[in-house]
Parts: sequence; structure tokens; C-alpha cells
Amino acid sequence: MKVAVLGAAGGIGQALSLLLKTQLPAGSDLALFDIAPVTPGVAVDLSHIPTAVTVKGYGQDGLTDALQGADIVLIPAGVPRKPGMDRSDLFNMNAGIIRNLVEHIADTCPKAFVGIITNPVNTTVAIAAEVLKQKGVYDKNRLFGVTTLDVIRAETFIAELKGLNVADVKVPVIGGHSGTTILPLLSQVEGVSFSQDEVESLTHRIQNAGTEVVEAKAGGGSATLSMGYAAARFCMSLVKAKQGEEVVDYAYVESTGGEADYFAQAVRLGTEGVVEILPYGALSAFETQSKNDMLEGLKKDIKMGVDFVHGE
Ligand SMILES: NC(=O)C1=CN([C@@H]2O[C@H](COP(=O)(O)OP(=O)(O)OC[C@H]3O[C@@H](n4cnc5c(N)ncnc54)[C@H](O)[C@@H]3O)[C@@H](O)[C@H]2O)C=CC1
Ligand SMILES: O=C([O-])CC(=O)C(=O)O
Repeated sequence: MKVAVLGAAGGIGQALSLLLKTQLPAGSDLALFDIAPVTPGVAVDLSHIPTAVTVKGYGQDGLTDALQGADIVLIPAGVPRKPGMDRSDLFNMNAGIIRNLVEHIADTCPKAFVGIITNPVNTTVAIAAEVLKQKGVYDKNRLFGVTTLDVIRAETFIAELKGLNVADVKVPVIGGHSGTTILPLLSQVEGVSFSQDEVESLTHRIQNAGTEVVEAKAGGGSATLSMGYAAARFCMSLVKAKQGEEVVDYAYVESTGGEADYFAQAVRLGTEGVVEILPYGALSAFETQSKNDMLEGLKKDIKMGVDFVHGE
């Protein structure tokens, strides 16, 4: 298994790469690409950890080599938020970075599973899809916006509130990855019930958890460690699927549900990527209203990505 991390020297990239060095199956290759000069050093540093995963670092001119033969590519390259910014404020900086990186993926490892972490995810996934389409190699089953952080936050906050073992808490989170497009389905959490006040305050906290970290870091960036963990967890789902295990996980993928062109929900994964998009089931009145209210914004975010690639 070869996994390439693009943006590997950043806050997320380093945490993610550390976890992958310790979690990938024996015999795997981990390729670290970043434009930051420290990248080869990050790879040397990780290479001293005693696991059977080979780590190589690639700087500025090494993108094609980093991608050669990759089975999975994870992209946390780009600029994070500062207090007062919205994820969509990152579009101007990050759209071009994603376009360029995905062009190289299309040319070098078009069959790889691609996980996009770079914000605004609602838009960067659409950019990636349009670039892959232009190159004639788009496969909707192999492109994922990574929304695992929303799922692990929901699990953590609910376990805390209700005094549960977090390992037993499962929470579907659907929609997108910003503000009100993040919709936890609290009505479907098994074994607990919530008052209407709890539903509203928990939903609000999960939707604003990214901002909670941005404000706490006070100008020093956004979530990196929890995101590194989340991306590693999602990557391990992809690895298991590639190895033939049946896996269900959440991701922002091309949707067939007629809601928006891309939508986060549970997907069944197999060796070729998404095998089936699972229905999200019955929603409460609050969830139905929240879903209907978010769709216009989500569609706008997606259109921005499509228009960016087509020069409108
Ligand atoms: N999907 C999600 O749930 C989350 C997404 N994010 C997003 O992830 C992105 C990265 O965040 P951090 O790691 O905190 O930022 P960071 O600034 O610590 O790291 C970003 C890295 O990307 C590199 N980079 C920039 N342009 C590049 C290019 N063209 N090719 C390769 N590498 C390049 C930089 O050199 C830097 O090392 C941000 O856009 C952030 O908003 C952050 C948290 C959660
Ligand atoms: O909030 C941000 O800018 C980073 C992010 O996506 C998150 O933490 O969920």
C-alpha cells in the first residue's frame, strides 16, 4: 500500500503522517510531499520510528515522484483559518493549490483514492472532480471530502454530555463541512435521548467546533491534531476497503440522492471505492428543517468550485 500525503509538513500533515507511520500495514510506503523546505527532515524524523512502513520526503520538484504508484492520496495542503474568517474565505488561496495538485494526480496516479482535507471542503471537492473530468479520469467512487472530524466531534461531545463510553457512541453526520451544512443526526444515536434544548445546543456546538478551535488557538491556525487523527482514521477505512474488507464510513461524495451534487453521508467501501451510498434514514422534524435550510448554501459552495475550474 502506498499512501501519499500532500501538505505533509503542515500541522495536519505532520500529525497525520505520524499516525500513518504507526498504523499502516507492514510493508507500506508513505510519501510526504510539501513545498516547505523542512519536508525531507520531517520524513527523516518519522523514518526513525520502528515500524515496517517506509517513509520518503519530497520537496518542491518531487510531486510526480511522490504520487508515482500511490493507492491513496490525502491532501491537507493549503492555508488554515484565523479568527474572524469563514472557511469560504480560504477559497482564494486554496482553490488553485487543489487544482494544481489534482492535475498531477490525474496525470500520475488516476486510479488512486483521493481524500480532500483542504478547506473549503464543500468547494475543493467540486474543484477536484472538475479537474479529473477535464483530464478524462474522473471516477466518483474514488473521490472523498474528508468529514471524519465532524463525526468524531459528535461522538466525543455526546459521550461527554451523557456520560457514555465514547467507543459505543455512533453518530451519523450528513451534509457538508462548514457551519450549518454540518448536520449531526442526533435522533439516530442509539440508546440516548435528547431534550429539544440539548438537540439545539449540541447541533450548534458540532457545527461550530472548528471555530471553537480557531478561537482557542488565537491566530495560530485551526484544528491539526484532532484532524490528523480523523484523517488517519478515514485513511485506515480506505486501506481496509482496498484490502477487501467491507467498511462503512462517512465522507462527502458525489451524491445520487438529488439533494446537492455532493453530500456527506454513510458510504459502503470496497476495493474500487464507494460501492453504495447508504440512505440516511428517517429524520426528525428539526433535522428535516435543518437539511432543507442548508441546501441552498451547499449548492452555492459547490457551484463556486465548478465555476472556478471552468473559468467563470
Ligand atoms: N476537512 C477538515 O475537517 C479540516 C480541514 N482543514 C484544512 O486543512 C488545511 C491545512 O491546515 P493545516 O495543516 O492546519 O495548515 P498548515 O499551514 O499548518 O499546513 C499546510 C501545509 O500545506 C503546505 N502547502 C501549501 N501549498 C502547497 C502546495 N501547493 N503543495 C503542497 N503543499 C502545500 C504548506 O507548506 C504547509 O506545510 C487548511 O485548508 C484547513 O482549513 C483543517 C481542519 C479540518
Ligand atoms: O474550522 C476550520 O477552519 C478547520 C476545520 O475545517 C475544522 O476544524 O472543522
